[in-house]
Amino acid sequence: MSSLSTLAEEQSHLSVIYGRLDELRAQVRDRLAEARRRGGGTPEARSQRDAAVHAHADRLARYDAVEHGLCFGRLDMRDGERLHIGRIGIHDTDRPLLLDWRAPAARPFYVATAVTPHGVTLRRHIRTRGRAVVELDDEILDLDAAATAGDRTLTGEAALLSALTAGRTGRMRDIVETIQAEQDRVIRAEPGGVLVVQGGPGTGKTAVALHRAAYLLYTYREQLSARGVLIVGPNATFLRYISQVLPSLAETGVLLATPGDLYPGITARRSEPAPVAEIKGRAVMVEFLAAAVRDRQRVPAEPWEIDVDGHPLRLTAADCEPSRDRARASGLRHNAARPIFVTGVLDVLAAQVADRIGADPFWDDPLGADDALATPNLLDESDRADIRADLAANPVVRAAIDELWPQLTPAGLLTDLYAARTALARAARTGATPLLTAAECELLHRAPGGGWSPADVPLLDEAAELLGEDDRAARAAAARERARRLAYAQGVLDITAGSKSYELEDDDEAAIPNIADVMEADMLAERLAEREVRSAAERAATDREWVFGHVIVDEAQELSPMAWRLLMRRCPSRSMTLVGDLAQTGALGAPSSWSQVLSPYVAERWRLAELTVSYRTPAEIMEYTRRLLSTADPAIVPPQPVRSAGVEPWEATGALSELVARVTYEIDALGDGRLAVIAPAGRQAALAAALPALTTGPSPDLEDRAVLLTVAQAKGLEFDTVVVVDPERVRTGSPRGANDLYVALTRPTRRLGVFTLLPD
Ligand SMILES: Nc1ncnc2c1ncn2[C@@H]1O[C@H](COP(=O)(O)OP(=O)(O)OP(=O)(O)O)[C@@H](O)[C@H]1O
Repeated sequence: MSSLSTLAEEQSHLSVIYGRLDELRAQVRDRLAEARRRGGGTPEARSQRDAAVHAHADRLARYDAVEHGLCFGRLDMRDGERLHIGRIGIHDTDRPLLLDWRAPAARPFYVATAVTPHGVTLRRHIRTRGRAVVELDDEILDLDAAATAGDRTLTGEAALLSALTAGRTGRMRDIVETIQAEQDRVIRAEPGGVLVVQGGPGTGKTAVALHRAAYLLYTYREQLSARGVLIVGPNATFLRYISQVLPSLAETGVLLATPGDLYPGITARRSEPAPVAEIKGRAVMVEFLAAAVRDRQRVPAEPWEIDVDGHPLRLTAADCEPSRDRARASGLRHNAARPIFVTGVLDVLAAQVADRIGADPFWDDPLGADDALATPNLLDESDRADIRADLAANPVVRAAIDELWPQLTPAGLLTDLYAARTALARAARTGATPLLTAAECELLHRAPGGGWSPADVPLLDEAAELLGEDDRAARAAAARERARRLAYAQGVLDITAGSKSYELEDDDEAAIPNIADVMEADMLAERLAEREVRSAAERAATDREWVFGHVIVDEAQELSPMAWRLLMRRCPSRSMTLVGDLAQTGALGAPSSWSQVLSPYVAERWRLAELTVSYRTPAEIMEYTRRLLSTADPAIVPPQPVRSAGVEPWEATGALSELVARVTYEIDALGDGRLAVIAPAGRQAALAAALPALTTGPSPDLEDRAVLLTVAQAKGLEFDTVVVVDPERVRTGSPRGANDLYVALTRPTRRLGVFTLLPD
């Protein structure tokens, strides 16, 4: 219980902080209004104004986002200093009022213990409601405390337990007030290289991944804001579930995407059977697609006769092969190499035309008049060029060339390939051993149309790499834009050089070098580009070749080898954080080790961090899960629970009507919380019909009180109460069914029911 005077003291400091926040907000609001009023004028002025409006609006949104829980902690240091910790840093004119939780000085708040106090004598958790302090929770970190308490593993235990036992809302919350030491180490790890975070269900992997994004953006803002941070999650429902966390930490410049979103212009929502997705995800698809592209670089199997303006021209394999070899040997991608092939074929055809129309029948002086030209053909080089140009424009010739070496788009290539059994079979038979069996090719076969599946996306991306996009228009536009920026930057430098030092009055400013002294025009142009109105995340979402500053992958165990190739292309620096749990994957063909995933890209140069404590699942449910799965898969070792809920899981077997009654009871007992029924795909329709209170569908709204999900949909989510239907069917339903059951059983934060349906 906090004394009234202590509460009052904290309240008065908190009021000062909020007062300052209000001032800052008012200042930004004024600047925003002023920027909006500014006239457009030249394109430069307009773009400057838009950038200013964007920057001010963004800052205002950040201030609004931190209104709740602005300040949540205090550290008293041995040297007498007192630091308040909060969501952002706030300064008064002469002193810091609030320290950003990501600042190095705030770190002891998360890692100090009685044995290793990091100079801290008191750590205080401050609970607020609105702008009022409602409770304080103090930990004294001195040697006496160390002697009596030992080195406790949990920091801020009361605040932590209160966060963990609060009802769920269908949206993930940030954990900034109660980050634990093992989590803090991951959040603040260096950004370079690949960091793998392995941990069982509920160990906070997702929370840590999101807080790490916020930490990296804060600490390395210069490097990261221009290139952006990408966070990849398994599906749209999951992204919605986590979507509030970064905004609540005042970070907005992050692109959240599923693997199916990573090919701009395509929304991959087509569903397809797991075995089909598994084939598409195999590494062998790289060769398969390369073979499919080569298969589109043809020569006539039989000599072709092409009718050009009533005259026949012949095209044989021998005519075309040298051009094809030359085009392939150029090392250019399919579309870029096409002109080499086209030129070669046109030369062959032009020679035939020239032979016909330019041949001089008397060139060798058959009549002995000694007046022959002594050249067999009357046409010169320019005549031949005209013939080539005519042929190039001739629709019949163009159609023939298109047949042999077509200009291809990734979508066109894949559509044609899936649609033609013969093309699938030819691509599969490349090399000594077939890449796919006939049955696997049959699984890939499908008619054109119907949209793309998430597993198609890495294949489209691979195809784009093989084909080379025709990006001439985009490159020309980019060059024009750069020239514009350069001219503008030069103008800025001329003006600043002209005004050099005249306006500088106070000494501090005089010490700042003039912009023209430190920056060339092209550097400044780059800077201006970075401050484009659209954020890096927004621009990245529309650019397939965008390279991110850092990539974070959640549920990383689910990604296929082809998806990894795509992601690695988006992050050549390999500055990545991958979080996941190999024991939770239900994907066919999933990796058995992180080494297997990463060795093609970074060999053994990656770091592993492990999270060992489960914050979500109470001890009773963890113990039940351990018992149920110990024989099914002894490799599954659930993490250590941090608390018990005092409620044992229930088990029942019965008819559908009994299940309905039990689920209805659980919904009634929920209070403010959320419930999920997790059932095998084959049971979904019957359960949806029998339980209309459950929200169903491919992407159900998790803010609804009760939802019906498959295991795949439930991955990464959590609910106060979970009822798992037909556990045995889940376990035996797929080769990795034990993993699926593990996922399902570890979703609840309070109550678990396990129900086996009897046949009707
Ligand atoms: N330090 C913490 N303070 C408060 N809550 C925490 C903390 N760490 C984790 N949690 C909570 O525990 C729950 C599980 O976290 P999270 O979803 O990140 O786990 P996970 O390891 O990603 O789980 P899964 O593997 O099942 O997807 C969340 O509600 C999260 O907010």
